[in-house]
Amino acid sequence: MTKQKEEFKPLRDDEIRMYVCGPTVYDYTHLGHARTYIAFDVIRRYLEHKGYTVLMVMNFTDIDDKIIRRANETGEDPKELAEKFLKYFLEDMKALKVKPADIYPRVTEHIQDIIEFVRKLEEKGYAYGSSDGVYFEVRKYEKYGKLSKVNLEDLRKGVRVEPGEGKKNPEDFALWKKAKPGEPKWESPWGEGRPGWHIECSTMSTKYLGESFDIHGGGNDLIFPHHENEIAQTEACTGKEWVKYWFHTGFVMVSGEKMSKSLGNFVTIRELLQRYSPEVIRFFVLQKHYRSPLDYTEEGIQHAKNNLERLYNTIENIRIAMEKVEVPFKWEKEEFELYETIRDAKKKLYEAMDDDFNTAEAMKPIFEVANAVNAYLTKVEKPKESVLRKALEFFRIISEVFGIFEEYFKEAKETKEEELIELLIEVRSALRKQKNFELADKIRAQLRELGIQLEDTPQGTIWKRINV
Ligand SMILES: Nc1ncnc2c1ncn2[C@@H]1O[C@H](COP(=O)(O)OP(=O)(O)OP(=O)(O)O)[C@@H](O)[C@H]1O
Ligand SMILES: [Zn+2]
Repeated sequence: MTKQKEEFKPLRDDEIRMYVCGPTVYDYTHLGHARTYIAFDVIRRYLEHKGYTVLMVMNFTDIDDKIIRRANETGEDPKELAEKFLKYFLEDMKALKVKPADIYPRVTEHIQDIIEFVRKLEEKGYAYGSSDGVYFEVRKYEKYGKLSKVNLEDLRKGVRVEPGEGKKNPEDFALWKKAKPGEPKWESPWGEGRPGWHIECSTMSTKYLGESFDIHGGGNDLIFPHHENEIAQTEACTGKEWVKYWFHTGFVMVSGEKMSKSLGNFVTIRELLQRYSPEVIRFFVLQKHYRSPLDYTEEGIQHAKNNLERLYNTIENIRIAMEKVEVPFKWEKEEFELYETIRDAKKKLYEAMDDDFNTAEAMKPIFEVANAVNAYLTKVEKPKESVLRKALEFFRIISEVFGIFEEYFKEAKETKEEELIELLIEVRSALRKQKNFELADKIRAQLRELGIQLEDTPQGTIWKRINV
């Protein structure tokens, strides 16, 4: 909002409430979307790493002009189309290890809340009904333009009222759209129709995060008009400052143009995942600061892959060395050198991330540690466990914040155990199908003795740990 770096002070001491504009679900997720959501994932992970409790909300636009248009093209039902791509989006985010939002409100499940919001705006004199719906009267909200810095006069000159639009002024935008024949629709005081795009975010964010919260974000293209309109609606309605900090991500670019569905120059996450691991995609994205544009090229991703592999090798080398380490009765110059590199790198890492989540800058200390570790292991015949542990701890922080190196840091024992339980559940259900209930029951009883309780539900067998 101020177009400069601000010191981050959350509204409440230990808690951060954030809202990220989610996707319009009418097509597959592409790398551009993924960049934005990975960026917010790392912002969230870092804040959590720093000890904050983060409450994160992300909406799904599951009814919209684009969805209706696509459904008409493919002959699908708009609801089913949105449902399908919503599911794919969640699958893609899971594959990319983006931590799920705490709440994923969907427009179609919040129509009443939206109607209520529009009604309040009408009551306060900011909205008016017309032949084709309800509009927000932009000139009534004096601070319009405070985020995007657009000038109302310029804006007025730049847009025109399209035929059939019932708005009073060219700059006004729709809060409620009356349904055209065959379109999905809901009852409202203004006739059957559906919400405009911007109103959903004002309604659903304030519903779950309150009238004021800390962070709101999305891609750069959302600054205007989407976020500008969201501010106008919300602040007109509540009379309070709505969002404390705005975050906008730079675009993924292809040959100088924004990667986008409409231009057809996109690569889907599904395609990319056939060629690269999720961690390579994350690492590629994080090599740039989230606000900078990111050029998508094959070489760029390949480069990220090679760099990431160098880091995997380093962690692997530490693991191997740890198996034959000496008890550290004393440290030599080499241990102190490595120790100091790690100590300084950790400081640089935090400085970079504290400076507007600069993941690009944070990469440097990571490679400094990797290089120092590799040099140490080549130089020293009997490495000391204590100093290698410091290096591992450093990489564990990176793992937690960047969402990479998962294989090296997940609790190996636990996952093996879980896999074995799943396997026994499968065997048991196969036995039950063959009507071998005696053996199936025996598996269940013996697992129970080990503190694992199985429950057969309509969705299949689930298990939980119990005290025995
Ligand atoms: N090329 C891109 N780089 C970074 N972020 C992007 C890119 N394209 C879309 N986004 C962001 O992804 C989020 C979801 O976008 P949305 O579902 O509205 O897609 P969209 O803007 O319709 O995509 P497209 O431009 O491909 O049609 C938004 O925050 C948007 O700014
Ligand atoms: Zn939004």
